[in-house]
Amino acid sequence: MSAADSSPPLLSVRGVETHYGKIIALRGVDLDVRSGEIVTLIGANGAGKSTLMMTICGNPRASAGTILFDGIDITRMPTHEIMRLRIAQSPEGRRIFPRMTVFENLQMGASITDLSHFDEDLERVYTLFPVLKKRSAQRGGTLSGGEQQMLAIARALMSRPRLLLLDEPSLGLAPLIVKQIFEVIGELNRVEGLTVFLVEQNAYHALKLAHRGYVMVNGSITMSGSGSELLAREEVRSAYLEGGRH
Ligand SMILES: Nc1ncnc2c1ncn2[C@@H]1O[C@H](COP(=O)(O)OP(=O)(O)OP(=O)(O)O)[C@@H](O)[C@H]1O
Repeated sequence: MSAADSSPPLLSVRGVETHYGKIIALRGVDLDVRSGEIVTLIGANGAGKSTLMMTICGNPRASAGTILFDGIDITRMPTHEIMRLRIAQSPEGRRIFPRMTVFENLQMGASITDLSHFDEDLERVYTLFPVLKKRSAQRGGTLSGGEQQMLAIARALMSRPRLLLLDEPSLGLAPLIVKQIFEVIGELNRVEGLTVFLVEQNAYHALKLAHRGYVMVNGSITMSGSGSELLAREEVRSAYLEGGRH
């Protein structure tokens, strides 16, 4: 057991339920992310992965349970206050601003209250994703899918997050681009100790990258373990690693 295992979790989700009207999307979810970890949540389409990520960000709100971030109860906090705690989200479908340039998109990600390290942070994301520097004056909407994903992650990084939430960064991208993006996430974690919560349908890459993983089925966590343990489990292999996905 490493030192990180005994420290209190940075993010602690306990008994969380979320509803969309009468539909119950999350059913008593328990999950932890410790500082310095990459934790992944895998599951099929519609399992509730995005709902959990959005519930952490306060929209939709949990109808039961508790979410603590660094010991602070954020369960009923408005989203903008949660973001102020430096939780940054790169949502599913990227959602960059298509009419703004790459540079303007990155500006939108930076803290509006403290611009003292803007230049340094910009240089950092341009070093991580050199293609964004090349395209800095280009409109976001004209970028390729992979470049838009890089921009979405880079924009989230501009706020110097203590926790980075990534929703399906591999969605619709060519395997080579997925590999490149996952390498950058791994490097950010190794070199800077960035804490990452990664939601993915691409279970192979996610479990390879993550220290720990959780499996979600129909709004409930059904399995958890280290990335390598889950990758080795027959139930995971047969349900989520069907031929060709990796
Ligand atoms: N805005 C909404 N209104 C009503 N039901 C919703 C809404 N968003 C999601 N759901 C339902 O909640 C359940 C969980 O959806 P969610 O998008 O969280 O799953 P997911 O695991 O992220 O799937 P995907 O990988 O397809 O995004 C599904 O049954 C979905 O139909």
